[in-house]
Amino acid sequence: MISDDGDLDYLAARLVDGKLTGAPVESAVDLARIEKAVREILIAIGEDPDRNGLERTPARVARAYAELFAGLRVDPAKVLTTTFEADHEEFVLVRDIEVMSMCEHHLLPFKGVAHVGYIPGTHGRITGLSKLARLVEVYARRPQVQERLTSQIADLLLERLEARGVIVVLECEHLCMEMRGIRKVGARTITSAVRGAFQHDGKVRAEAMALINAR
Ligand SMILES: Nc1nc2c(ncn2[C@@H]2O[C@H](COP(=O)(O)OP(=O)(O)OP(=O)(O)O)[C@@H](O)[C@H]2O)c(=O)[nH]1
Ligand SMILES: [Zn+2]
Repeated sequence: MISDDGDLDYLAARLVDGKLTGAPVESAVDLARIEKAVREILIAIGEDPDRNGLERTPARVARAYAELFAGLRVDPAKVLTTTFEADHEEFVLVRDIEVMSMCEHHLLPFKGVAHVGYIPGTHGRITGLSKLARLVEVYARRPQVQERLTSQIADLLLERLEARGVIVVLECEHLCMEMRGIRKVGARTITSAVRGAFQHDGKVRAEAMALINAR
């Protein structure tokens, strides 16, 4: 754990000349090891890793991976440390939060949008709207599958806010289905996680889905 506030920029700022500075050894990304592995991959595909243009690629990829997987070293609960008491007990929804993640099967990106909504509990709390997007970011910057990403966001919100209900919907395109394999460009995967009132009450869920889908 090297960030106190769940801020991923904190990690990026610690990258100096390709090395994570000031981070506890056990939590730092092993940039040298990634570099070595990428060099091996270049050789394995029949490239010359020492040719002009590829020389610095292993180091670049290592830095890119440190950034793409920075969420592994951030405690998502820290994102929700600032909460407020409020007498608002109605639906709160942040729609169209950009999501970019890496599929854990192929280490290729998937990207799209997240819609995150909740109903505060009677004794529950509300949180800053930006924190919902930060939570998406922390869980997305890890090797992921879309289903787990969706439920992790929902579960933490339910627990930390003691919410009456949480609904999370993700709509993403997976490059592993577009660039390779089945090669279906534009296929969108929609996943949802509903908790509490959204799970038990079809009418509440239908109203939320109508707001999520309203354009
Ligand atoms: N459920 C789920 N599957 C995913 C996700 N991202 C990628 N996949 C799928 O993971 C599966 C891995 O299947 P495998 O048969 O082990 O791998 P593969 O031979 O590369 O599969 P193909 O993509 O069908 O060529 C593929 O069907 C991918 O489409 C995700 O977020 N959720
Ligand atoms: Zn994949």
